[in-house]
Amino acid sequence: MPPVGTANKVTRGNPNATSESIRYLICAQERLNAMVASSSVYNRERSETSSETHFYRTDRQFELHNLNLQHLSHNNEAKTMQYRIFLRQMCLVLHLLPVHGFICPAVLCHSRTKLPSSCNTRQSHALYTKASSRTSRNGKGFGGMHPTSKKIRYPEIVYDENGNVQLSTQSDIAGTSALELDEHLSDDQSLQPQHQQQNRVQKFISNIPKVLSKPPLVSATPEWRKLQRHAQQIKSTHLRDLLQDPERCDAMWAEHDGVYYDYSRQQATLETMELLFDLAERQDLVKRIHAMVNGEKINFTENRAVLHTALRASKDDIGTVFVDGVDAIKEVHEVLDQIKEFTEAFRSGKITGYTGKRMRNIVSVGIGGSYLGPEFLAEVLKTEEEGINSSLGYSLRFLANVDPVDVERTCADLDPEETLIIIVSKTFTTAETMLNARTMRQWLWDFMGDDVEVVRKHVVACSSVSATENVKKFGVDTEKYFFRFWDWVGGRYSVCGAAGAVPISLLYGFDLFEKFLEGARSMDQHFINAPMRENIPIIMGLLGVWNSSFMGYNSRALIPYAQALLRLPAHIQQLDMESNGKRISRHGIEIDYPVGEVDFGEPGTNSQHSFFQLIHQGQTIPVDFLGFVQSQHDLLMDSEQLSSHDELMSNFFAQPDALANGKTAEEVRAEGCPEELVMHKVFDGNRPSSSLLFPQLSAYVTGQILSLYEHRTAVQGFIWDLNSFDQWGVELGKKLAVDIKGHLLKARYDPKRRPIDTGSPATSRILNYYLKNGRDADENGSGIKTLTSVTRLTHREHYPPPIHDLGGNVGKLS
Ligand SMILES: O=P(O)(O)OC[C@H]1O[C@](O)(CO)[C@@H](O)[C@@H]1O
Repeated sequence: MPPVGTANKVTRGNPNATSESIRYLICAQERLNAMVASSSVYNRERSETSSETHFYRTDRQFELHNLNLQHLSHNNEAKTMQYRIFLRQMCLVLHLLPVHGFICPAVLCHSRTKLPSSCNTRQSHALYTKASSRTSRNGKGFGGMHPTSKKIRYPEIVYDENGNVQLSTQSDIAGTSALELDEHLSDDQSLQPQHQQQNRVQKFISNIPKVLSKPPLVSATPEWRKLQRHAQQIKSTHLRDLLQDPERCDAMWAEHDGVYYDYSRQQATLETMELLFDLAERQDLVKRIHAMVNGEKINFTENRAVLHTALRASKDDIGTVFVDGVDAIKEVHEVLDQIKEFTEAFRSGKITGYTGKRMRNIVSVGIGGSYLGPEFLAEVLKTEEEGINSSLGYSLRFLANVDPVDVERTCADLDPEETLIIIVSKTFTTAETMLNARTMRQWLWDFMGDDVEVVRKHVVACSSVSATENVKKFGVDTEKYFFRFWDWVGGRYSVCGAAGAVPISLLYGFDLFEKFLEGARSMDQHFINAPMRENIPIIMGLLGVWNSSFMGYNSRALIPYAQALLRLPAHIQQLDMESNGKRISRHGIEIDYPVGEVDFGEPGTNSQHSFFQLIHQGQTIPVDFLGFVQSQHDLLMDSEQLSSHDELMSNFFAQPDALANGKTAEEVRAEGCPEELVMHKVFDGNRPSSSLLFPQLSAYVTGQILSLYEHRTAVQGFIWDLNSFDQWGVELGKKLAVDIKGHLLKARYDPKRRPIDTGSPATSRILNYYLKNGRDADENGSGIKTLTSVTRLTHREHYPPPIHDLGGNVGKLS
């Protein structure tokens, strides 16, 4: 029940309106919006001068004017009638529009007359007015209070964070939900349907699926529209000129804990930023961030919380975040303690392999998020001072691809007796990972026999609690060799959990992994607490939205000037593209604005000699440049004046300016370029980028970088109204692969060798081609070679000769 004051307001403010009617209207409006959004025939246009929305057919033969909730008036009888007319006309239009092409809404309300298809706007308007005045109770029709009249105070429909309808603060029934209105007005007899037609409307409305009771798309908000108009202005401004404005450049940077972010080379002004912050307010960004970090189930399609921030929360925060009554941070620290203990036992030799040998090789088997994050981190630490020392004597490899060649490349020269296999799979069902896991188990068995203890001593699992039974069935010792994570950690967000903690700690020691967590925590705190205008991930996310949805750039590059970050772009690619590569809003409506960039990248300067040609003179692709004040290993040779790191960083500083300023024809001519080459050497410039400068690439800074990009993705998803935390898009391909496997299995063992028929001629043809050529190439004709051992050669045969002379054929694989 609403507070008494609210109830009074409701009845006083809107004595003749029904809550049901309001709901009808809301449903109707949404239905229309959805229809327009999903149709190429109908179009919607918001008037620049008034708050009207016009719906019209693109062939211009028919227009529906004024179908806007803002025309709902609420304080006299005539206006209520106007409201009812709108209600009815909308319902009927909605009902009939898909069936009949050209209907005048007002006429339909009352006479159900169809307009001839040739009816123009003026005629339809005339009919509309006539019909409206015929039905007005006081006989005056709309008279002086035409729906667009400025004198009328219109309530506005707004939505709370759960998507429930509220009426805006500007209205007399502010803060009252449709449900509350129902409670207060349901016994008002004057509000009951008065004639048959209304009954019909009511019936129709009650059949509108619930899914239609959803807020409109963010693209329909005034904040979005303003940004769209603003983008037109910005497109006619050159970055070269924007960069001349000292006030602007002095304002467009932010700093946190040694991380310096310069976004002055974005095609944006201070006004752009304010408009983006307005959009963030409209989308309740801060509220949504808090909902995420506090464990609300914002991944609603899977009914899960999204708590990767809990993976790096401090012990002091135990007792602050609960999921289904379970203390999430406490659980996290239990697992971290378990990993720490296991790591110490492994690295001290307390834990040995089946044959009693010390284990020094680690093979991490996993794919997607269970591989890319840990691999990127392992690469960074390889050249980190502490990492170099702590990993001495150990090796870590990743096996991700189900391609058997990846198996061969991973373990051919390893000694199984000294190797620990980590199976990283949240679900423990991913086809590629499970086949690779079975393959590695076979590899262990091949060398040590298939005693159950072989698996218990050489295989550990990092998986979700719900997969415990499958882990056990695989043969893993679930008491000691199982490190769990939770369904509130998405695979691509799992590097801070066991997925990253186990392989990284075993190779580099737990302490170094902890530093990585600390760095991520520092950036999390900044993200959660810093005001929007100083908040680096928020600004990065908003600029991502700006570039993608308003400036029309649908790709972006990530260029770390640090070779140790060579696998960062691949990780961010999965993180972002799997998160925001969507087309349905969180309210279940198809979106009508561009979202989700194509992310790619390579370290600088390698990338400069690869795809930078396209970035400079081809398409416009916003770039993030990552640089470091100090190198992990600088080099200054006697013969050189500048260190190698300075050489590298000169490129880091030069590229953003080259992209922004470009080079004019005059400048090219001034250099004495032959006229016929001038145009080839012109650079348009006006290409946006941001620069992030960090102290030195360490475990801590890597944590900061990871957190920055995870939160950038979340911010964009929140603004775009996406669920960034599910990944249904990967399911169809998986399912079809299962079907194909079925066909292959049948065909491989079919003695009559009948061709495959999948039902799709193209698929059948290519499959049969594959089979035929595979079979023909194979000596026994079945197309399958039975392999008894996993690798062609044993690790011993692969080892280089004891003397380090690889000349001639010695040590060459046969
Ligand atoms: O950890 P799992 O369950 O094996 O999943 C591996 C990967 O597969 C996906 O589900 C889809 O490719 C990713 O999101 C995930 O990181």
